[in-house]
Amino acid sequence: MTSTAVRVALRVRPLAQREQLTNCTECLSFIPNEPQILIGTDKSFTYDYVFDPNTPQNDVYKKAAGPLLDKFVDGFNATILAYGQTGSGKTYSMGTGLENPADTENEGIVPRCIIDLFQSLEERAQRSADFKYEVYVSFLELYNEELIDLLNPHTSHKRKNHSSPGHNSMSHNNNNNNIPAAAEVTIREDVAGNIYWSGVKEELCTSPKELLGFLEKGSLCRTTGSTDMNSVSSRSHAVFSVILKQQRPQEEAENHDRSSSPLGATKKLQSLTSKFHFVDLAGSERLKRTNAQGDRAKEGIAINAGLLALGNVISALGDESRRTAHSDPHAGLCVAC
Ligand SMILES: Nc1ncnc2c1ncn2[C@@H]1O[C@H](COP(=O)(O)OP(=O)(O)OP(=O)(O)O)[C@@H](O)[C@H]1O
Repeated sequence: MTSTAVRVALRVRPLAQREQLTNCTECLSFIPNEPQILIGTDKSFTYDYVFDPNTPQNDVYKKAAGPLLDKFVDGFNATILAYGQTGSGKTYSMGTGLENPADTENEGIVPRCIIDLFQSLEERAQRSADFKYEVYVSFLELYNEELIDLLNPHTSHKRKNHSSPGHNSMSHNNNNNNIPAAAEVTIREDVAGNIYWSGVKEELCTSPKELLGFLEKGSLCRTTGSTDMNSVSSRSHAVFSVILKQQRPQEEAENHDRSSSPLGATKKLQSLTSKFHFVDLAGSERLKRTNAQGDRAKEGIAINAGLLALGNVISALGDESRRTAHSDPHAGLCVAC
């Protein structure tokens, strides 16, 4: 793991057609081989990675997300957050937008991670008969301060009927009157200070195809709406979580940590659970610029409140003096678009 808990990648998207037609011009310049950008001539900003508008999806994945996947398979928790203004390319970068599933060249971070995850697990299973694994998935949406389980038709149905006029019409289903009440999704803290959620469906997946199917199913249920800045704007924060339960020989775990193994050691098995959270945040927005009114404006206020709280958490994680309270092995990356 690198020495910092949070790393930041900046990705700049190409100008959209609408921006080109209104004569918008690039105001950023890039310094070759340096993770730096310049605004105008005098203001420079440095990040852990910078990706210019010509950077292909695969490069973003390999450089920014690939190392986290390796850590995840080693048993560490990892999170990737996509943060940025509405319309800046968060959903595109994460690959949760289902633009064209056949267009593999343009697929984003999540589908690429899923494919490489299973490949890496298969390789480990072939190397050692003692290596066993199970992969689970959950998909949550935080919409207007309410948690919705996107893989549970009961909770997503309840929300659809009560509070989401901007809901993606593709997922609309009018014929669910007999669906029984579902468990509420809640976030709790245990006595040890660990945060966990309850009432969330975790589905077992045995192949990338199955896992991608859940990504597609949940993405179809996500709340989207049209604003002046993005015709298909995500109006919620979405958390796609992959949970890896593995049993592996202790020696292998020690080899990873210390690159050495005592000769003749008896094989002990170690059980580990790690989680990889992929978070596609709703866009930070100025209500004036998105021209949001009514429900869109209410959503915008909830979105900004959530992002403000998240900003406080990230500053706490980045502050060495406050980080000691968080002892979980955790690697994080924030892709700011
Ligand atoms: N790097 C890129 N290359 C090409 N097209 C891009 C890129 N990034 C984004 N786009 C396009 O820009 C548009 C807006 O992107 P996207 O929907 O991902 O934004 P967003 O940040 O998720 O917005 P919101 O917060 O409103 O949901 C989409 O049509 C997307 O295909």
